[in-house]
Amino acid sequence: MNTSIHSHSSSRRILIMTAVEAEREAILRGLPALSEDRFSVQLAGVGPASAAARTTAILAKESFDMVISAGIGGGFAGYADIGSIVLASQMIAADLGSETPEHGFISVDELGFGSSMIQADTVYNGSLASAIQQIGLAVHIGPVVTVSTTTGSAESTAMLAGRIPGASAEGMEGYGVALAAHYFHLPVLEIRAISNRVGPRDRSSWRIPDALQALTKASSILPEVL
Ligand SMILES: O=C(O)c1cccc(C(=O)CC[C@H]2O[C@@H](n3cnc4c(=O)[nH]cnc43)[C@H](O)[C@@H]2O)c1
Repeated sequence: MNTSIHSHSSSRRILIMTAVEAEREAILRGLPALSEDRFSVQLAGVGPASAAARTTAILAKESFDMVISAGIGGGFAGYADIGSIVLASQMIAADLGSETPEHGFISVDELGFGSSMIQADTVYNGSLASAIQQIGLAVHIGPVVTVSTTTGSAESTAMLAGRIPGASAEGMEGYGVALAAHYFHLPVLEIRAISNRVGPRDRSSWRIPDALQALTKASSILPEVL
């Protein structure tokens, strides 16, 4: 893919939201010094509600051209290995709906209460994926689910993967950040560096330093692509 379709001397201002400080620092380590005035990296807090509220508060005060939700995340088997990068094709609020005894989970879309899905910007996703691949990181574009409770059993993992074909990664902020961007009519992306496998919870198997390192590396190419 041709990354030169986007100017390398862009003046686009980009807001990057991370859940926690370690993720924020990983991104700041990767961003070249000269890009400081174009990129603002701020804390969203953990979970979609905090992410939506804090992103909205920032966008109401300051003008940006694009919003990115970024951080570590869980990877679905067969789609995203630990240390790789997932770019969201869609940010999906996977637990926004109703559980029913007859039909299991019913999304807000099926209930007629709006949409649980926000599209990421496809053009920038393509350019970013090419650039990330070129610096030696494995990268995959696919649906990223946002949950308020991390998935922690084989049963719920299988259920989620069944409900959302191609689900590639899981995080807790993407949909919240995306919803805020959507209300401000701004393009949005989600970048997840994979720290763990989505499945039965085993915190000792999380490879947070590897994921943060991948996040730093991926951040280094953001200014030239965006
Ligand atoms: O303990 C640390 O050093 C540390 C450093 C950086 C980040 C963390 C977090 O715990 C970040 C929480 C953040 O991570 C996302 N996440 C990661 N894996 C999953 C998952 O399997 N399912 C859902 N979310 C996941 C999530 O966005 C959290 O907000 C710790």
